Amino acid sequence: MKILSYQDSGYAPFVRRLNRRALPEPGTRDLVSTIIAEVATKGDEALFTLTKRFDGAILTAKTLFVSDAEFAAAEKAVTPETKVAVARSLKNIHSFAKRSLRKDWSAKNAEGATVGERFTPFDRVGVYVPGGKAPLVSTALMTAGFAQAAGVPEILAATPCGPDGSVNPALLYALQAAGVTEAIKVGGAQAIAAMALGTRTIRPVDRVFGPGNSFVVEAKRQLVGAVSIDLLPGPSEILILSDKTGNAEFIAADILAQAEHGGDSIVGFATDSKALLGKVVKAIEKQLPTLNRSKYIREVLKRGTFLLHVKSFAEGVSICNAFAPEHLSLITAEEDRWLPLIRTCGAIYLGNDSPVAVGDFLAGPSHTLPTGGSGRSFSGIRADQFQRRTSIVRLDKESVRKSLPVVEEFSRIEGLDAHGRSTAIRLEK
Ligand SMILES: NC(=O)c1ccc[n+]([C@@H]2O[C@H](COP(=O)([O-])OP(=O)(O)OC[C@H]3O[C@@H](n4cnc5c(N)ncnc54)[C@H](O)[C@@H]3O)[C@@H](O)[C@H]2O)c1
Ligand SMILES: [Zn+2]
Repeated sequence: MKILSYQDSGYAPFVRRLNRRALPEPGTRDLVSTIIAEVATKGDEALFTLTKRFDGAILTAKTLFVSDAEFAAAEKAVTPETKVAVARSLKNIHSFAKRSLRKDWSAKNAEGATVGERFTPFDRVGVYVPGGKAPLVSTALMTAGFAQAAGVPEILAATPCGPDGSVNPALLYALQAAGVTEAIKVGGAQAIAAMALGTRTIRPVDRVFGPGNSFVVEAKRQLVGAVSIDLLPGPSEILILSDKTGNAEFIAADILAQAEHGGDSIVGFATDSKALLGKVVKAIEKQLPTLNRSKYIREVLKRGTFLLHVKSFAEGVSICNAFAPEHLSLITAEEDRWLPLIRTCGAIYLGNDSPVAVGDFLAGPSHTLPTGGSGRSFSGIRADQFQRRTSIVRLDKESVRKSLPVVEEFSRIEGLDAHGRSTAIRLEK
């Protein structure tokens, strides 16, 4: 863990580096563009070769898609408790999603023309569900569950298989529960390319959703144009910003829970209370040995964790806005004062009693959130991202007459006289 106080000499340069821009590593960028080119030219064959190389599994045309029999077996294999957990999470996701779905509307403009918007679900979307380090059952719900709420008729899922070619049954069950209509057992950049470009056996989708490791995120970035995407949700992050009212045991537990994601996860803690910082360090040391994934956790604590003693809470807020964390946990006695000043986070968890884990699994908003600083320009998955928007315009003689002078003026400025004519002709006898 990197522990720094505002009085230390390394503090200022460290804090400056927290003001990030989400840009790919050149090595990742080049590897991903090679992978995309392979899938574009060799299709299914490329998927088989890359899956063998990166996941150690042998796939064939027969085993590329999850079969009906595999889905049925998964449904039998999962426990009633798993089914209840999936159902309870989906219930919250659907009611949250319904509130952000866009509804058709129409109104009159200043000239009396009818203008409006129409929203229809995408015909076919792709959702990526990571599976490298853990079977992210909740991510199946936090992506496909929103597509389901929006009424998307075709949902193609992609998730990596294990070396034996199998996918975790609870994950398969969740995919089904969230309305997935087809699933391929492919992970990484190659899965994104397959969904975006299509192959002989895989029909391409209109938009690609879902989180993943740096290869997955970079593939989404490179394939914009062939498809649209939701956001760039990469390795998970948290920043905990607390004044002296923070509970050290709870904060330590959230730090460890975040570190448990492993890999390139980032954990930050900033406080203006030196006493709290000390207590949190002690609590981490006390809690860590009791956890199962301590190997992953130690890695993240060593490489991706920083604990800051900031000069003031205001400085903590400005660090937070610059860092744009995926998750912010905000603990302060003056919430009304500070909350409105925080603008760039994917999701904000308020107070001592709001564990991020509840948001990960069932609170309702999607846990698929922007990372790596991309929260400045992207927000998390929402149901309305699964809707295509079309605008509608209808005029009558009266609104044509009122619009004509403005059309004629623009036609003159832009040198497009046929435009003016096409409008004036409506008023001729
Ligand atoms: N931001 C969010 O909302 C959010 C939500 C859930 C998960 N996540 C993140 O998703 C990530 C999941 O990562 P993961 O690795 O466990 O699963 P993953 O499914 O994203 O990646 C595994 C795949 O990557 C490919 N791969 C592995 N090593 C490679 C290499 N050296 N070169 C090219 N391709 C390679 C393999 O094909 C493999 O199937 C985690 O970082 C997690 O934090 C983020
Ligand atoms: Zn988490």
